[in-house]
Amino acid sequence: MRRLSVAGDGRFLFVPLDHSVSDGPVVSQARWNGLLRALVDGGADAVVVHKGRARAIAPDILRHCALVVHLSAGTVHAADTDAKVLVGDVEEAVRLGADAVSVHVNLGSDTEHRQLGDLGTVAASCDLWNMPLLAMIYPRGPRIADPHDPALLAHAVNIAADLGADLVKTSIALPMERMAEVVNSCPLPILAAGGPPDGSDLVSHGTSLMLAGCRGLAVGRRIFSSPSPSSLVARLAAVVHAAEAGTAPHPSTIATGAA
Ligand SMILES: O=C(CO)COP(=O)(O)O
Ligand SMILES: N[C@@H](CC=O)C(=O)O
Repeated sequence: MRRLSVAGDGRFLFVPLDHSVSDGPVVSQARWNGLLRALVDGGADAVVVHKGRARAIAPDILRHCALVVHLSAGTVHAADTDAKVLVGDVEEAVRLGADAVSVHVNLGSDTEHRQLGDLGTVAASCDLWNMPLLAMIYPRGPRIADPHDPALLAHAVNIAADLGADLVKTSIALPMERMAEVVNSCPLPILAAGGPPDGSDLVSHGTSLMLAGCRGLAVGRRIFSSPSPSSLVARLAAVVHAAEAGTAPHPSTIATGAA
């Protein structure tokens, strides 16, 4: 867990690059290691990739940034785009030198039962190997009316805690101040996924989430499609890690409206 927060403050700026499985290539092969270097230079704590892609990362890059190997897959072309299957295991991640693994669960999807089973199975394996486990868990599926409902998000993140994850990445609550309720419901550090739904300023979005008590951010597209990923990562890293320095109020002051 210590290796997942390069700054050592228990706060996390992760850059998921698993979109190459779900949506298609993140950047051209020629730009791949340049992108990774930009993320490291900017101060990303970890990147999230699938097992084969991990082998395409120049080894020197991983001396400065943690590697999270994503074990779930599903694509936008599937009959059920909310379905995820396991495509790797913890032993493979250990052989790749991973610092953590991640598993995706869509709460409310038609295949929720299998995804929960996969999370439980991977958690048991993580326990055997002392491998940190990140659960990416979202209310997403035909029975989910509002994926930003704070009560649903609190349910989702607590499933991650109950099934043995060490960290949880989930969608934001709306209105965003209500993310504090999600944070306060759960014993695990919460990383808020993605950028602002309305495309507004990513750095102020990240600041609000850290003020609401999130322990980190997991931002993919907005970073890897930026003309300057390194400087954007640096600005986000400042927001994430400044919170430790005491510049952000304690989440309870947000929840009560004080300060
Ligand atoms: O967590 C994510 C993917 O795993 C979020 O990615 P985006 O920032 O691209 O929405
Ligand atoms: N983990 C994501 C992929 C990237 O956005 C998902 O499957 O939803």
